[in-house]
Amino acid sequence: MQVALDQDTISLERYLEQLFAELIEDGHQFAVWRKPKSPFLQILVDKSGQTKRISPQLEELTTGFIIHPFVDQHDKKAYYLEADEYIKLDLSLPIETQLSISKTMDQDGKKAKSILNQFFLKKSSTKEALNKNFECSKIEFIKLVDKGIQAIKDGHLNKIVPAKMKKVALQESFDLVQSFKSLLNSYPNAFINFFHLPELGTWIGASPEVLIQTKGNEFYTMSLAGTQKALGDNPLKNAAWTQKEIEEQALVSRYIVDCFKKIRLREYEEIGPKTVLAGNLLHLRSDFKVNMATTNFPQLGTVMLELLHPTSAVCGMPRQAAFDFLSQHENLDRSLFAGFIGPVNVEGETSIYVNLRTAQIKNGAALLYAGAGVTEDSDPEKEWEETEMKCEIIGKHLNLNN
Ligand SMILES: C=C(O[C@H]1C=CC=C(C(=O)O)[C@@H]1O)C(=O)O
Repeated sequence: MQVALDQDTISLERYLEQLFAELIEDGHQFAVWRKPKSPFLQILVDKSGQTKRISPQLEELTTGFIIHPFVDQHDKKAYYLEADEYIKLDLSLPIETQLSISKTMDQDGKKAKSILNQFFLKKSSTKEALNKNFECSKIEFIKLVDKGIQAIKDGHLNKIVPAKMKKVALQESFDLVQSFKSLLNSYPNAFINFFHLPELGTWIGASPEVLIQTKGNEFYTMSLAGTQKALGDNPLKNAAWTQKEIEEQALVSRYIVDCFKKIRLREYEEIGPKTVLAGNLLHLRSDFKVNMATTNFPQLGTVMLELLHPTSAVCGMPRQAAFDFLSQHENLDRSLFAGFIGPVNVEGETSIYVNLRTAQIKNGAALLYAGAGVTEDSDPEKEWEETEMKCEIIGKHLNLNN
């Protein structure tokens, strides 16, 4: 369902601008998200002033929002925002009927806008210089893909997912809330997210990939891989996949099935692969469902989170060899890119997504991240183009200086 933000756009924008400006000024940590196909915008605020790190025993956690980087820290802990405040807005209804908007609300939004602009456009020369080291040129990326293909041919790997970071300056006219709204309207099937933690920074994204989801007794995960541009009037119907892409996705599915085998879980439903739309890209996706009651696996969410991350959709296969390859050859601090994020135990549901199609807003710039699944038959030039298209999914909504 496409959520239209038409008549009541003004008040929603003003509300979000003022809320974000106040929370950032007060140094609070917060996360805002809209799940795929949902009409609800959910906002969770942690006012403790402390950066909390927890062991992801999902079933035991209070309502919150989890954030884990790509790299496992030695203690395997994740960052966690606890819900001191939780707001749920129905985007299909006028905002003023759902909230008592205070009289002190800055009606034209100028003050809030200026607070946000000052915060996001200010530059810090030292940090900027550090980030520059991780920017990746086309030549460097193609060399990395070539190395990956060679490692596959030599039998060390089956699949590898090299990634890059692209840094683009924000324009003076950058408008965070407009960008966020634009993502909401453009990507109804994605997990639209924006989160800010003084210690971890500010991120905005539209993830197409569920890592794990639990609701009642149902556990869900997916294998997502293979990418092509969505073309024509009916892109889902007209898509044709190459052997390379079919294998690439099959490896991700096999990885999930291997995880189930490891814990001796035999009863699961596998549906697919089918072609799905993510922005203007198409992917192949298989869905996996387990009934946690009949299989007697009440902690399946926690167990699978530990086994799945990082999946072969963002790292490669075999997992450890692929991870070691990336540590050695990929000159990139992935930071939170390809980690996982999402609400935990919010209204009885946990929905954790792979942090893809994302950007960090920092020092007057957007750091856009993207990776591409490489197999023996990959064409390095095409893999580069794929990462460019993936960066555009967020980049084109940020009003960037190209
Ligand atoms: C690594 C990314 O996408 C993954 C998810 C879907 C398709 C992918 C691919 O075709 O390479 C990637 O495995 C990314 O968006 O940066």
